[in-house]
Amino acid sequence: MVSIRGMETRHGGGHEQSSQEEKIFVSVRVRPLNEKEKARNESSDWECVNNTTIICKNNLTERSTYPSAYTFDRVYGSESNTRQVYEEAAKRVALSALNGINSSVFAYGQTSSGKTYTMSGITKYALSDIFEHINQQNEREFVLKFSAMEIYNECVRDLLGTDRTPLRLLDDPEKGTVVDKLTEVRLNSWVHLMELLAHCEAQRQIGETSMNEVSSRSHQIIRLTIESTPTEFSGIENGSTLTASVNFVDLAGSERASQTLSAGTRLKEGCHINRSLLTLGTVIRKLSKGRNSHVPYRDSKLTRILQNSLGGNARTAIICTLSPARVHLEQSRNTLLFAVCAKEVRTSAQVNVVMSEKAMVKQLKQEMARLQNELKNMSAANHSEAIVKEKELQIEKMEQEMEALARERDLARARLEEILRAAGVDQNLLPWTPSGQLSTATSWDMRSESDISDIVFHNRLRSQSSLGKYSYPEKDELQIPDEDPYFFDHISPKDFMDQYFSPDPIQGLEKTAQPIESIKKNSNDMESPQASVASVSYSRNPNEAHDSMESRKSSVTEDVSDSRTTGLKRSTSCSVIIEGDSSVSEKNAVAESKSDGDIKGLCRQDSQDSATSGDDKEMHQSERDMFVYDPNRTLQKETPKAIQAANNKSNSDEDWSLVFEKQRKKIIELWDECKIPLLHRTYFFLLITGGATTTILPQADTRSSRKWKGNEPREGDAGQETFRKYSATERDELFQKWGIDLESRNRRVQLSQLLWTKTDDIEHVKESAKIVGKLVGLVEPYNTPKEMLLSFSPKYETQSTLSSWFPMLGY
Ligand SMILES: Nc1ncnc2c1ncn2[C@@H]1O[C@H](COP(=O)(O)OP(=O)(O)OP(=O)(O)O)[C@@H](O)[C@H]1O
Repeated sequence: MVSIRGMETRHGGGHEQSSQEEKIFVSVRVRPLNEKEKARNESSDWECVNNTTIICKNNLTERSTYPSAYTFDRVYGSESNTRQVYEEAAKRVALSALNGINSSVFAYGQTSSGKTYTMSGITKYALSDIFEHINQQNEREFVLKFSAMEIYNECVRDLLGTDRTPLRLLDDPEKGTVVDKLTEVRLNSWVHLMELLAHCEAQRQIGETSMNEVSSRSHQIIRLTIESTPTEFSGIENGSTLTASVNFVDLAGSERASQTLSAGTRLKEGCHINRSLLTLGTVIRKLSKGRNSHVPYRDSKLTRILQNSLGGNARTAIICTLSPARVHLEQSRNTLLFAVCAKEVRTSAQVNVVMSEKAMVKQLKQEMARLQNELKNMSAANHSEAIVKEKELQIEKMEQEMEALARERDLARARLEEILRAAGVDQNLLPWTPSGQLSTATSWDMRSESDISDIVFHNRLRSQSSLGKYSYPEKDELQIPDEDPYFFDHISPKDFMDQYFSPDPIQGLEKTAQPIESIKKNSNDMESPQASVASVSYSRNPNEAHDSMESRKSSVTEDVSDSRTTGLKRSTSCSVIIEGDSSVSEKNAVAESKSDGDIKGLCRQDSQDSATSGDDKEMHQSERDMFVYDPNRTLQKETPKAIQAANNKSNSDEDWSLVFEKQRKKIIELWDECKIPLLHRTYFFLLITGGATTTILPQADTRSSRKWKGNEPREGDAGQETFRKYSATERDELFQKWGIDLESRNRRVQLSQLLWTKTDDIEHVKESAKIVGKLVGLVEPYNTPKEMLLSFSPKYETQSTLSSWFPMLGY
């Protein structure tokens, strides 16, 4: 990470954010008395004494213990109009999305207090302002996408789709909770937008209660996503894109069955509404006290979906609506109590910029030039040595950043070459010199500017229709949804691999480093089965294999804590080990033990190590449990027979192709069963070429074992080593900063284990999925591996033309 003019920038991912903590903007609006209330001679209990303070007149006469005055960012009496409420209490927040900041405006209050009345006006005013802004902007190009959903009786429904089946909520490591298969429509005009809004209005669940003839029986979320690119960079590779969504949330109102006189369906709806609002209230209350305690976002669909708007990466405005009549006094006080807590909640408004690699390199270069200039001026002005040194360090950092980009580019190229090789495409068609002939220099300065344009192969997939004779499919042809994060610029191949294939990029590797360290210390000839490690290196030159970038580590550890109580045990890891032929220059390492006694010895040493390590002492128990090693289990006992048999044969090149075919069939069956996405399959097969020396079976590999015993650090160790320098607290802080909570750390490690162990047998995978579900205590436990894997990778169910390139992927 480097800091560029106060912004945090992640290279390679091309995703830039600058964040600022701020409080939720809270306002209160009191509606006028309605005809019925007037007929009953009700009077209003509330008065706005200025534009920020509202008082309860009743308190003064009653000598109530409740507060009589409440102060908020803005308060509006019955004479106010929605335009004014929008201008002062919602506009700034709603229009933030134009600047790349996610935002939410929502209305909260009891039934019939005026939420829909207020929100429908605000939504239209905001959308109109957004359109007007876009029309006036010539310097940027905009893409608008519209979606709408409702939560009715705790089911999420698509208001634009034709299918009324409930939608699932999924956890996306980048975006947080996402609604699976929610229709997103690209807007083409204002009229189009109005049509969609009218459609949503017609679709929404509305029912008559004694308090409101048109009572909303669901929570409604209307979402507009705005992407904008500077006009000069509208070509895909050069630019940076601002992207953010604005949510307009019209909540259903809390209600008393006695007041609404509801029964049957209405009563059931009311129960769901009240329950989810109760959770929303709890979430707000907990957040108002700081983020240290557990916040039960997952207790309702509403709070899961709104998680980002409540204390997350968004700018938020809440308008609390009150019914003025005395009969509603208690409900109004509750609403104000909610508003008081909401006032204390902080969110971090972030600018979301997705940058292409080329744009990042350009920006880094400009920044370096600026710094170098500053440095020159400083030297001339005889500035202190310390300041000059600091500038020099900054420049050095920039250089490292650019080199890292160059390395990622090379890695991406290596992968693309692999894809082409697997597809039997002529390597000479590549726009760069194929592997083995590249210059070893990686600095951008040594390369021409045009060289930068082909950094990331997924950029190519999106933007280039042909390379020589070979046709790349356009994105549409690939049927990859627009929001697909894996094909966006902001995720680099390395990040992708780390996130979706290996254990948690840091935590997982770090934990698995323990046995490796023990092995280094304790054994010259053997390695522990719990430390099965597959490592693949890419290199331009076969001789450079050991020095080239490490692309992946995977470790399969054993026996999760729950197995003690459930009686379930993970079977021995099936080490997925890849020994590429030398021209492919993939190297691997297999860890395998020789005897039980040795395993126990290593295990003891392991636990001694962790007992003496300060960091490990501070490690969360749940994390530690995940890596508990069961000394009673042996590799031989639990390795499936078929694999053992194949293993015995695997030394023979003659049998290999048969074994490989068998294994491949099995894996494909398993993938089908688990609906493993095409992209995962692709990467997997990039690593397993099917060459004579490739094996997916557990076996000792003397050459790669040697790698673990050498003293020289390998490139892949660098991140791990660096990370190990941090204390547990510092690591936790880092994770927090990266938005990776403990649950997702655990889940990612477990998922990767599942992905790797899947090559054993389907029963084992099913068992693992159950254990994983229990282990991470998911609110919606996954009953089958398919369910679990789908929740992690929902977007690749569609068939794509890519599959025709790779028949071996089994699609
Ligand atoms: N500020 C206002 N000025 C005039 N009329 C209003 C105002 N606010 C609400 N109303 C009227 O009050 C009635 C109830 O309003 P609305 O349907 O917006 O309430 P709600 O809070 O959304 O209720 P529910 O939770 O039951 O859906 C409507 O007839 C609406 O027109």
